[in-house]
Amino acid sequence: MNTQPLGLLVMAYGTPHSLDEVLPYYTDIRHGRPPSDEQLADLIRRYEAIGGVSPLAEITRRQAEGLAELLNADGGRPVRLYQGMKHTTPFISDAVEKMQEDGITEAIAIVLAPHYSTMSIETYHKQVRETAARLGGPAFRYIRDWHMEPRFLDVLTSRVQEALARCSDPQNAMVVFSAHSLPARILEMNDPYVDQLRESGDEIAKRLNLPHYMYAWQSAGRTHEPWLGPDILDVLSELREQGYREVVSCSQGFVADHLEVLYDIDIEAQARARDLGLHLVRTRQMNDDPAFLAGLRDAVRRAERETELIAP
Ligand SMILES: CC1=C(CCC(=O)O)c2cc3nc(cc4[nH]c(cc5[nH]c(cc1n2)c(C)c5CCC(=O)O)c(CCC(=O)O)c4C)C(CCC(=O)O)=C3C
Ligand SMILES: [Fe+2]
Repeated sequence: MNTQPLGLLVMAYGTPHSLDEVLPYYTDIRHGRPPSDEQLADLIRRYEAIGGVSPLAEITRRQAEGLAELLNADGGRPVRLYQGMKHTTPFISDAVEKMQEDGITEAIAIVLAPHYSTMSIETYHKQVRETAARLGGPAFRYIRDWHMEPRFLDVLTSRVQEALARCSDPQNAMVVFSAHSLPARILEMNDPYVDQLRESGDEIAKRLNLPHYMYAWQSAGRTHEPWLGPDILDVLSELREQGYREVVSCSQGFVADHLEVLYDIDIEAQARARDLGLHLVRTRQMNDDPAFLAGLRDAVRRAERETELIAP
């Protein structure tokens, strides 16, 4: 057995550590083009509305450390943890550089988002591949997606069940599964994102025998090209017109409490629901729930057995 620790690269979107960092963060998201003053002010306003900074950095850290702890306790190959963010420090490239400096030769890469898209997960993997190629190491196994990981589905099922229990008439509530919208051109690219969201959502619906469920998109970018729809805000209006009084919102594309949940759902969608006279209940996010982290541990061990180790 290989006794050298396996490098565990846990990646996430990242969030500004303070309001001063919103400009460089937003510029990075926009591929180096700074936002207009108006766009910047609007994003700062949204961060201020959730308390000034997002809890995402702290939650990501607890998720990554909790996952490493589980892996180091399961009797399998010990891991050494490295964290890399897509849009803020420590960047993905910083983490891969550190692995190489530490003499890690074999590593595994996981992104804290369940569903694969060429416009999401693949962009993280590309940064890993490019940095490892530049440095000549380490070799990586890449976890593409983990939305069907059984223990993850167990937690998601219980989250929806728990939210339904908070409805006054669960049998007549609509469950809306949502994820971050992406530019609609992914539909012409054979991208699995939409199918994967349906695969995990349908599985939850089957397990709970849900009488009413559907899919919507949230947090679409503010650009001129078309994005995947329908938007969750429009869906709320339509559901009210169809006679629904209660909605469970399950942002299954995200695993932490962050801006897209705390602002886009808890503030923006809740305000729309209030205007419409709808009772909107959001499912709790995964955060650092040990049952969720056990699902990620299973995904890592599975990938160790089943995915190819790719030389730098
Ligand atoms: C697929 C996807 C995920 C899920 C998968 C994954 O996790 O990777 C995700 C997560 C997140 N997105 C986040 C934040 C933002 N995303 C933005 C903009 C964009 N996201 C996009 C995609 C995604 N984003 C896209 C295509 C854009 C348009 C710009 C572009 O074409 O590249 C903007 C700019 C302003 C705005 O549009 O609101 C912000 C502030 C935060 C952190 C929140 C916090 O700080 O708490 C998180 C977890
Ligand atoms: Fe985003």
